[in-house]
Formats: sequence, C-alpha cells, structure tokens
Amino acid sequence: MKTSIVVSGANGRMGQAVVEMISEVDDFKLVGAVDVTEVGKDIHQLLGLDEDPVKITENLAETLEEVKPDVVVEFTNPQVVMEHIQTTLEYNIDIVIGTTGITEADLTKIEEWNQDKSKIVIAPNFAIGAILMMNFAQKAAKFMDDVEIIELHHDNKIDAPSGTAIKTAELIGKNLDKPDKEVEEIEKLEGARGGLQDKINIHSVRLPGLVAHQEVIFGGEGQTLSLKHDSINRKSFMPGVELAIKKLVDIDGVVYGLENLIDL
Ligand SMILES: NC(=O)C1=CN([C@@H]2O[C@H](COP(=O)(O)OP(=O)(O)OC[C@H]3O[C@@H](n4cnc5c(N)ncnc54)[C@H](O)[C@@H]3O)[C@@H](O)[C@H]2O)C=CC1
Ligand SMILES: O=C(O)C1=N[C@H](C(=O)O)C[C@H](O)C1
Repeated sequence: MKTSIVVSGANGRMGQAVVEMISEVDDFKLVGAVDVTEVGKDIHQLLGLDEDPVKITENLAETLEEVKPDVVVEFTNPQVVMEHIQTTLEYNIDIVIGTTGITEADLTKIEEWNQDKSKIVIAPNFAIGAILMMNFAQKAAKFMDDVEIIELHHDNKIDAPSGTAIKTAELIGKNLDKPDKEVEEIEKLEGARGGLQDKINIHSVRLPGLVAHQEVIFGGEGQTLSLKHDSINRKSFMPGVELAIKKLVDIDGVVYGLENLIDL
C-alpha cells in the first residue's frame, strides 16, 4: 500500500518541490494539496506533472476530514505552522514539518497536544549537507574559542534568522566555552553585530540569486575555521523529506532534527 500524503503549502517553493518528489517515489501518493493560492486548480497540472488530478484546497481540517491521509507534509510559514500542527494532531495523523519558526516552547506544546499518538518529524533543514555542517560545527566548538554564524537566503524569505542558524547555534552552544569579551562593544548601527542565540552572533543576508546558504566561522589563537554549506536548489532538501516520511513508522512521538534519523 502506498503512503497517502497531503502537502500543506503545496503551491509554495518547497511545497511544489515536495509534490514533484512524491510523484517520483513509487511508495508515495499525493491525495491532497492545501494552499491559499491557486485554490481549485489541479496542482499536478500547474507543475506539468502527468499524474491524477489533485485540486488545491484552502482548509487543512476539511481536507484531512475528506481524504484521511497517512501523512501531512507541512511547508507553509511561521505564522501558520502551529495551527496546522494542532489541526493535524486532532485527526491523529502523522506529520513531517519543514516550516521554520518552531521554538522550544512550541515543541513542549506539540508534545502536550500529541500525547504520543502521532509520529512527528520536525527538521529546520532537510539537506544532508546542512546536517553534516551542523554536526561538524558542534564538534569543532569543543576545540575553538569563539564562533559566529552567517546565513544567506533568497530575498523572499520571511523569517530571520533562519531556522537552520538557530538550530546550529543551539547545537554549538552546548559545546562552546565562550570567553568573556575583553572590549565593551559599541554598535554604531543597530543590528550591526547581528542577533544572539545561545550567546552566538547570527548575521542574516537576504539577496535575489541566493537559495539557502550558511557559513559557520570559528576563531582561535592565530587561526580560523570556516564550515560552509550551500543549497543551490530545492531538490537538495527532497531526499531528507522522503527519508523523514519513510522513517515515521520507526519512531515514537516527536523527533526534532533530521540528524536523529541518520547514523552520523
Ligand atoms: N526544513 C527545510 O529543509 C526547509 C524549510 N523551509 C521553510 O519552509 C517554509 C516554506 O518555505 P517556502 O516554500 O520557501 O515558502 P513559500 O512562501 O514559497 O511557500 C509557502 C506556501 O504556504 C502557503 N500558505 C500560506 N498560508 C497558508 C495557509 N494558511 N494554508 C495553506 N497554505 C498556506 C503560501 O501560499 C505558499 O504557497 C519556510 O518556513 C521556510 O523557512 C524552506 C526550505 C527548506
Ligand atoms: O526559507 C528557506 O528557504 C529555508 N528555510 C530553512 C531555514 O530557515 O533554515 C531551511 C533552509 O535554510 C531554507
């Protein structure tokens, strides 16, 4: 039996890539496409895919009620994601979440709503190269004195900093023994030193031409170490999304981070 999937945010940049990926995986079948744009149109036709029609609907709850999928894949935006998770959990459906903006307090809320009924994977980044970059950065933090993160994204990205940068800082923060500053810094332009997560400075760049990129720069006595990852298109995320959907059967409750589904 194929895994039946509803994509939430199906007409967005990531949603479209997920719909295309589903059409290429034998074990998967798209049964619903939720978005607030192009409502009523066939998502497969919009993407030029030779598949059975799946009309875009705008209400997640009504769509879940009607098609009762095995899995929801969620790629909308930080303002919508928690409401969609709650709705999906009310229907006891498993969910793979790529949308950013989920905080530690949100994770606690999700666990409370779920009560271990549904299987949930939340990953700020599904690209294997980004997972490796975060893992290497976490290791390097034990040996280097200090670190800053520069994340660079396309100019249509709503949230800053990126979910990946926040997650990287959380991981590095566990291992970094950051020295006290020897100078009192003066920020002559507000924001010049970026935002702080786990005491680590994060700088966000938004430009046309970019997709998703991050550089983690460590500093130590007389040396620096740079770890850089580039997603040059959205296909980079698809093996990770496919893996997360397939691994749902093996997990219990909530898994936060694709690294927890891979033998690193
Ligand atoms: N975890 C990962 O590997 C990745 C995560 N992301 C994250 O995924 C999210 C989406 O990114 P993009 O696809 O680039 O954004 P996008 O703006 O292209 O797509 C979002 C889609 O959600 C739709 N939407 C908005 N409100 C909705 C609602 N109430 N119900 C249904 N659909 C709704 C929009 O119409 C749009 O089509 C962002 O949070 C982004 O940071 C993006 C790339 C990779
Ligand atoms: O919005 C994006 O594009 C991306 N969002 C995620 C994030 O905020 O980390 C993942 C990736 O960086 C692309």
